[in-house]
Amino acid sequence: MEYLILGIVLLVLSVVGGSVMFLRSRTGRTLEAPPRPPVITRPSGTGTDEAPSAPAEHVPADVIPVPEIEVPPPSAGRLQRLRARLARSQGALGQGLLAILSRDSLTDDDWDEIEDTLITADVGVTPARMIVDELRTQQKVLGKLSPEQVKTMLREQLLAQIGPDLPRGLHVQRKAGGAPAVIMVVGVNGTGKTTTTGKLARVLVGDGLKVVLGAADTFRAAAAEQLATWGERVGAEVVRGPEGSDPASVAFEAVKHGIAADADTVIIDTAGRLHTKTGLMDELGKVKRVIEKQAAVDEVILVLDATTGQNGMTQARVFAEVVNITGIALTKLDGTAKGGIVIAVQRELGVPVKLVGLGEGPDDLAPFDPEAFVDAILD
Ligand SMILES: Nc1nc2c(ncn2[C@@H]2O[C@H](COP(=O)(O)OP(=O)(O)OP(=O)(O)O)[C@@H](O)[C@H]2O)c(=O)[nH]1
Repeated sequence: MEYLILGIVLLVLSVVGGSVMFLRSRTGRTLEAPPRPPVITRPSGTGTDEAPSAPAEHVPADVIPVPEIEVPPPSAGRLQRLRARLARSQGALGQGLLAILSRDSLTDDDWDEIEDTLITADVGVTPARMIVDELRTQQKVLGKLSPEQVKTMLREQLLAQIGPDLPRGLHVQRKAGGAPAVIMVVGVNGTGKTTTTGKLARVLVGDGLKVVLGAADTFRAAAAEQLATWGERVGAEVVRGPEGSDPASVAFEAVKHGIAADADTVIIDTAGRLHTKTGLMDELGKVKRVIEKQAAVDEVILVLDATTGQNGMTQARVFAEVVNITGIALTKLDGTAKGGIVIAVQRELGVPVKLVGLGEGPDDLAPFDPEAFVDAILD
């Protein structure tokens, strides 16, 4: 009898134990990660440069990120929105000039001070002299001016040097035949090239355009990664190749995909880390030539760091000799009081500043608007 009871107890225990283990294993299976969907930043079949795809990782289901597509603000009025930031960095220049110009009687020393203030703000020697000469003539004719008149006069002179009528619009709309507009972004690494490419994609998506990005800066793997993140946030596809692959091939695939995907604009981020002008010329020239087998390049935007002053100008000159630059994106204007670089660089290169970067935030890039810029300086 005792053996019979012991047998029954053992039987019950084994059944209960088995059930618990079954439940555990079931619980374990439900927690087991489903295969992670591949992060598609590059369309399939992008030619021989395509890297072998990474094996699917297993991650807990509850940490799989759900990509949330952001809707960035449109381009119109961006600079006005960033005006406070511009006034913060450039306001001292305007206030300094207004203070001197408002003195009772202006001596030669005062005029020299005005010229020095402009040169210190990177306006450039010749434009600074032109501004001073013009202000001086007007002041002689008009005599003692009210603060309002001083402001108006200075505003006019700064605007005249910036060139309110230069063509600053970006060619971002499809071409007549339906192919996407192609923008190449060039510049030295560290100037904010990749960031500007990503921010520009946001500006265009904000304006309702379909954008494809090409990560042709294959020199640094992180640059492609960075661009992929920018693209994912606004739903722009990013075509990229393995680190060190041929940038021209990536650019080609990006434009090809842009055409196939019926995109409005393809933006190509290029590498600038080349030590010789010949190397740079070879690479950028090749990228452009290869792109143009499929669609014309509509814009070549040179990204320039406003905080680098004369160094930046030297770089700008080299790039201008190598490629036909159609516009300048001046970054990090929030980090320098030397906003006069807008005048100097346009004069040097003969192309307009089309975009300005005013911070590290995703929407801190704005189409350049001369009037809003001067008003922020003089506020
Ligand atoms: N304050 C400020 N920082 C900026 C601006 N634009 C870019 N940056 C910062 O500049 C740094 C360099 O930017 P990147 O876009 O990585 O520069 P890059 O020229 O592409 O360099 P690589 O990625 O190495 O090719 C980053 O920390 C950006 O956040 C700007 O307008 N203002």
